[in-house]
Amino acid sequence: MESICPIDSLCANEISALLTPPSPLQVQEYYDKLLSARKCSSVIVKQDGKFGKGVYAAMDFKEGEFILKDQMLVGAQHSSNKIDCFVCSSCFRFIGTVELQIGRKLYLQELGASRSHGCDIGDLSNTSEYCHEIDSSDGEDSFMEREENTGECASGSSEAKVRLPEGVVESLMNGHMMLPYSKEFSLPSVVPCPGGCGEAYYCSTSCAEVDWNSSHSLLCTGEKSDTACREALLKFVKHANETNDIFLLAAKAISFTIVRYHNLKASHLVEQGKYDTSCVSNHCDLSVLLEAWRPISMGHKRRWWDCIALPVDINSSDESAFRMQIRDLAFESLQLLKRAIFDKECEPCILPDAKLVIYAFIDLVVASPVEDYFLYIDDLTYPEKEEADKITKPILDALGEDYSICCQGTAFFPLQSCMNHSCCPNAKAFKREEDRDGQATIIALRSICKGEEITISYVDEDLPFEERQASLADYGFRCRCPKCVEEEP
Ligand SMILES: C[S@@+](CC[C@H](N)C(=O)[O-])C[C@H]1O[C@@H](n2cnc3c(N)ncnc32)[C@H](O)[C@@H]1O
Repeated sequence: MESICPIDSLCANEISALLTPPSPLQVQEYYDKLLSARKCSSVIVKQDGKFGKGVYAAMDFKEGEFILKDQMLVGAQHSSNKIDCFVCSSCFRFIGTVELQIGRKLYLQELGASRSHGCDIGDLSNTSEYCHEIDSSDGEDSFMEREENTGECASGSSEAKVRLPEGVVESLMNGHMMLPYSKEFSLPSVVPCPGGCGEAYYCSTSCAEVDWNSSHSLLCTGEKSDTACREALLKFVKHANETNDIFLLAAKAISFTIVRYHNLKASHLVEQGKYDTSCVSNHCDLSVLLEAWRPISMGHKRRWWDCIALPVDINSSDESAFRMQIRDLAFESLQLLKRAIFDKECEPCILPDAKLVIYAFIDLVVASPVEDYFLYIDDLTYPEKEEADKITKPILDALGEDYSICCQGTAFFPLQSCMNHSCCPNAKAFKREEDRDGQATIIALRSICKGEEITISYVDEDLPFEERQASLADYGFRCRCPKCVEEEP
């Protein structure tokens, strides 16, 4: 099948350099530096040759003890989840107030129900650009929609919900209505994107700054951005939302690399005493590009279209056609992105071969304060509960069963993605009461001795042997942990 976006032969060497896995020495240096920069002395990353790299305890841990927090490198909330949860675009903490979370969701729910196009949510937060359109214009689902589309906006489901009296939703959203005991659940104030896009919001100016400097400066569609770029970006986002929102995360990874490249190049020039950058060549400096790409390359596996699990509704005899189709889809997405953020020096990392590797992406989850709020109300005793219920019960009925949806997305966690799987793991990713953002927290499931490998389970380890292996096939490997070796028939 002809590629929509053939690889530019001029960049072939650079692309091949970007796709070459880092050497064991580079991997070791990278993780030693990362752990030291994070002042994390509880673990080390090393490569023992059995399953590649792994994470090892640098001290003893007791059962239930905190091992580490892993800050994501890039992450994105699922498009469909943006309707249910209003979170910081950088750390994924819930923002605003419990009332705003509820009012906004109800508003969008109503809008979804009143429009045959599901979740086109209009101007409220401009998130319509991020939303899957359920009724695509040609009426056909793509493979990717069938495979990945969690899809329907949860809030826009056809389930009949009880409507609130007119004006209540608006009062919740604009802060005129306070719910009983909501002060117990205070959230950070909403900080809009400094570029004025109305799509990204933050929990603090520092989060806004981190996101801007990491990738959003290239992906912002605000008024300050160039009109042509803005239109190209909007087309790219629309395509991603209609096909697969993983492209939005890939765009963040590419933008992260481009921004890093220019920062690294500038600091190298300063080190060399060349303060006047106007006369510096704008040719790609491959060694700098490789350095900029390094953090992403640590999660590099195979190309996305080669390793994505075959959807259940695709016959295995159609597998190659399926892979060609998603590869072409990826090329299409990339062409759109290239128009929006084209950068001559970083061209090799915007080409499809370099972009569409899979980065050991892991689910990102943050619990909803709305759930905590209603649980709190439920736990009140008479007469406080009766009083509170008069106000909260109609709201809960209007929200329906999905009142407690958590923030969901996908992210690349550099340390968690080094943790090997075991069907008898000694640790797990676990959100404690205080873990209110998108960082991953790892907790010991039993006592762990210094030097022992820290393992987590990628699947339900209580399943029978064959079912565990079948689930792990989706991750592209056959488990050889001690439990599986023992149970192997
Ligand atoms: C998320 S990565 C873990 C880090 C990985 N070892 C590395 O070098 O990047 C998962 C990969 O590690 C290997 N792996 C992890 N646990 C394994 C196990 N129990 N049995 C066999 N291979 C395993 C597989 O190749 C799997 O695709």
